[in-house]
Amino acid sequence: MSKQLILALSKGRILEETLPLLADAGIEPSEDIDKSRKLLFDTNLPNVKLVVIRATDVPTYVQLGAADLGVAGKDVLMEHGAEGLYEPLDLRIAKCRLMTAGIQGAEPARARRRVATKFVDIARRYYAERGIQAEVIKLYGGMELAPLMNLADEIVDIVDTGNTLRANGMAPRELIADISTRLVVNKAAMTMKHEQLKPLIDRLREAVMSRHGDPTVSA
Ligand SMILES: Nc1ncnc2c1ncn2[C@@H]1O[C@H](COP(=O)(O)OP(=O)(O)OP(=O)(O)O)[C@@H](O)[C@H]1O
Ligand SMILES: O=P(O)(O)OC[C@H]1O[C@H](OP(=O)(O)OP(=O)(O)O)[C@H](O)[C@@H]1O
Repeated sequence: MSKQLILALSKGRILEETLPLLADAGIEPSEDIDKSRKLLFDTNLPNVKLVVIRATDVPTYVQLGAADLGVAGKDVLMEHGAEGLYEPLDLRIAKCRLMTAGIQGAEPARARRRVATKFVDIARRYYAERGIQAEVIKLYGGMELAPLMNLADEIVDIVDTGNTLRANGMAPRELIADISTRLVVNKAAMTMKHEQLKPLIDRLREAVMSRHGDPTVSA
């Protein structure tokens, strides 16, 4: 019997963009994920099941082998760490930037900076590498409010259009990383289930290439 594969999908924004990409790759959930309260779904492929979980939980599921592969934002992967994970494919969806930002027109604090973010490890590394003293304050959302309320001098957050920053009188400062959504694979599964995983990864790679072209081939 063919070995089962579990693919962990990030709920929310990423899921909206992942489902059409999976469809392009010939992978369809057997019921409407948006209309269901279920978290585990069969697909049209008899050996592939989907789990739909919080974006921040995807690396944990894949790292510990509860899922064989997963779809997660590079921001989440950078924060979680890459131990036990291969990252074979950039799915080129949910593109955005991870940036520092502060109140429009204000200079970054010279002495110790108070930084609000949900990406605490990324922020600590970022400021430490630059020799900037930073007190990192963990928040779970609405980071743009923190400088306005005097909770922080600066934030580290996702920026796409910049509308959220502008709407709150803030401006981007430094780019930390360009972000997109990645396919990650459990390292042990890559060996133990290679025969099942390879065709699935190839299908997804072809779907990404047919949308964007192959950057290694085109000029
Ligand atoms: N404005 C944006 N534009 C494009 N991609 C984004 C944007 N905001 C977030 N992302 C990407 O989508 C991922 C998931 O974002 P989403 O807003 O759905 O979840 P979240 O609110 O961060 O997660 P949770 O609800 O689990 O806390 C992020 O990790 C990032 O990779
Ligand atoms: O530059 P923009 O296009 O305005 O996008 C950036 C916003 O998008 C994300 O928030 P999201 O909408 O996911 O809400 P959240 O704060 O609940 O994560 C992010 O945290 C920013 O607040």
